[in-house]
Amino acid sequence: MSAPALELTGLKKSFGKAEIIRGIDLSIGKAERHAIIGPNGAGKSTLFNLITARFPPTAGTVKLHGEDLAGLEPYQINRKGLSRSFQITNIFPKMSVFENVRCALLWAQGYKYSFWNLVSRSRGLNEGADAILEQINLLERRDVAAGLLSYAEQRALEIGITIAGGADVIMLDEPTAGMSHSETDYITDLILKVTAGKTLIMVEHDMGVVFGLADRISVLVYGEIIATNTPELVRADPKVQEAYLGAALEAEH
Ligand SMILES: Nc1ncnc2c1ncn2[C@@H]1O[C@H](COP(=O)(O)OP(=O)(O)OP(=O)(O)O)[C@@H](O)[C@H]1O
Repeated sequence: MSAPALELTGLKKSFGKAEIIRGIDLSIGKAERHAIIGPNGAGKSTLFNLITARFPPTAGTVKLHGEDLAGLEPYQINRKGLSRSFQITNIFPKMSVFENVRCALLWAQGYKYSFWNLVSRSRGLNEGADAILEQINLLERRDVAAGLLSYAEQRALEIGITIAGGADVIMLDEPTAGMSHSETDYITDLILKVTAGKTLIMVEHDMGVVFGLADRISVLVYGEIIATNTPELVRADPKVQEAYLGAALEAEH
């Protein structure tokens, strides 16, 4: 049997005396869509930062396709096929939409920015950028400065940048934060489309999005996973209801 896409074992993180991630074991299969939910301050962003090596763990291991990532830099992990977005939109606002995606492609291929002029003529790269713009429905906006896009379009561009390198494990941190209902539906459909056949790991507060997208959900409370299961079973779990979901679902109505 092949290794899971991502496997966390005994993962812990302390900041000073505060233990924020308190021993996480989690296995996420290839092409699974997995949502991580939980109250504010539960440690979801910290967990993302541990997986992508922005923070070193205090204990435990992170394996990508069976390979231990200990000691690797974030960019090295990125080149092994794990790519993440951030809560805050992370685009270059003065560059065009097209240049933002092309830049992400360049980065994924390991070029230096000083090679810019040389590679600007590279047809493959330009075609690759256009193909991504088409996937994220921004082809018609390709020459607009990214900072002039609407908020939802900027988040779509962020998703395009995240998938540009061809990673097969995609991590999205609150992709629908701050969106209206219609924008949320739009981005949810987009995520479904661009992550087809890939592994998706997503932190999200909108329960409509979580229950619409996820194959499985993990509930993180005070640095521990209290349940990992299908949406139906997580929803019905009294522990989850008590610790989080009751309040979260109520907040939506
Ligand atoms: N670099 C850091 N140094 C010290 N404490 C930190 C650091 N990063 C996070 N924390 C603490 O870790 C806890 C978990 O924060 P984290 O941002 O991971 O939670 P979260 O579940 O993502 O919350 P939210 O849903 O509000 O984004 C918080 O108490 C936070 O103050």
